[in-house]
Amino acid sequence: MKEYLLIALALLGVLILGGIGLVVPRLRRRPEPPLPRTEVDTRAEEGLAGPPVQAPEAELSTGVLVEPPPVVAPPAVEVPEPTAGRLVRLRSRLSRSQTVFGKGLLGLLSRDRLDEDVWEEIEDNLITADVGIDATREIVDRLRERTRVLGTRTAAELRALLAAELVNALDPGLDRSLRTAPKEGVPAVLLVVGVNGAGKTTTCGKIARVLIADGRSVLLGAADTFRAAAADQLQTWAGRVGAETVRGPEGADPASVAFDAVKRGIDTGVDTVLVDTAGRLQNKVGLMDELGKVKRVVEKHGPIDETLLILDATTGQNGLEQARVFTEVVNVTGVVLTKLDGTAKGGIVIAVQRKLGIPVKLVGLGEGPDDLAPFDPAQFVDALLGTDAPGPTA
Ligand SMILES: Nc1nc2c(ncn2[C@@H]2O[C@H](COP(=O)(O)OP(=O)(O)OP(=O)(O)O)[C@@H](O)[C@H]2O)c(=O)[nH]1
Repeated sequence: MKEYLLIALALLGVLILGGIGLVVPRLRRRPEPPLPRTEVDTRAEEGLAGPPVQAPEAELSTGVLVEPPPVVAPPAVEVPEPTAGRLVRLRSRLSRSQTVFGKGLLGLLSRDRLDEDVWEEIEDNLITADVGIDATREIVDRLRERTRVLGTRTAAELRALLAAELVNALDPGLDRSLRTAPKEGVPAVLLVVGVNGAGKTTTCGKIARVLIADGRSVLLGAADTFRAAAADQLQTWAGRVGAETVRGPEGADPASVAFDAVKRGIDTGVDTVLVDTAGRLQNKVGLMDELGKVKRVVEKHGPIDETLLILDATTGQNGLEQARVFTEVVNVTGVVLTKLDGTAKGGIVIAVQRKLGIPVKLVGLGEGPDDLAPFDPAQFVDALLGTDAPGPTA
């Protein structure tokens, strides 16, 4: 009986050991559990997910499909084009004005006889190109005098004379730099003003790109609370270059949004805060009140460094009258002339500077994100005349 008991125990021992031997290798082969779902998503969102993982053969054979984590590309941040040389690159956009200046004026000047009729035609051309009456008279008087003194006139000489007079009318000595650098860790503040549709929001977006291309960090304030789409539009521009936007609800007080934007810019330590404003002109008193308040409230943080007036070049002399209202309300330090690609009246640049006494600092030459160029009188005139290769900057 005792022997039977011993044999039974021995058999039991053998069975237990055999069982363990069978189970352990199976446990060792068990694949690692997949990453929890959220972790996979996060890794994918961050662009960290590697190539799709091959499931172990044992699992494939059982028909269980292991889906590779979805690879979601992070939103691409665009790298804007450098600003140097933009006016030269975009010179063909002035082709409509080139017809008037390059072909028209140079053609008239190279006539065999420069009699009274020809000089009148030259005057008409300049006035049609929106140069303005006073500036036209000055340019024509000086050209008449110089061609008389010069006597012989080659095509190259005439081009040089005309170019010199146009550059001179554009006052090349004016300071056209944008004050965008932070001072003692406080961001520079730029206020963007102008009538509806002049291209304010678009230009704000383009300026942000200009600044980012030049190595600055930017925050955009959507103080055009009159039109909700304007804030969306601004946010889209900002998102493309990875800049932050501060906005309020539709109809919010523009001054408070502008104030919050500058405060946020100070807190986050950006270089420049750009504030887009609304430009309703149907009521001059209302506009004055609103813009005046934006200015006062923003200046609680410190002085505004630059106030840019956005002007649509296609509105010509009428636009100039409207623009004057803004110069009465805020201290405009620079003009951005937009849509020069859509007009033959490139002479408006001369009229704007003379009438407002404010330098044109930037020009818009298209709807593309980098179609905004720093203004340079000599390069601009070269582009207008459109024949020779552009010379060095003034
Ligand atoms: N061709 C051309 N179009 C431009 C230029 N700048 C702006 N635009 C266009 O002008 C239109 C109006 O531009 P917005 O930026 O919305 O004008 P806004 O002044 O902000 O208008 P509101 O928000 O209504 O005050 C848009 O279709 C722009 O693409 C430019 O330099 N050339």
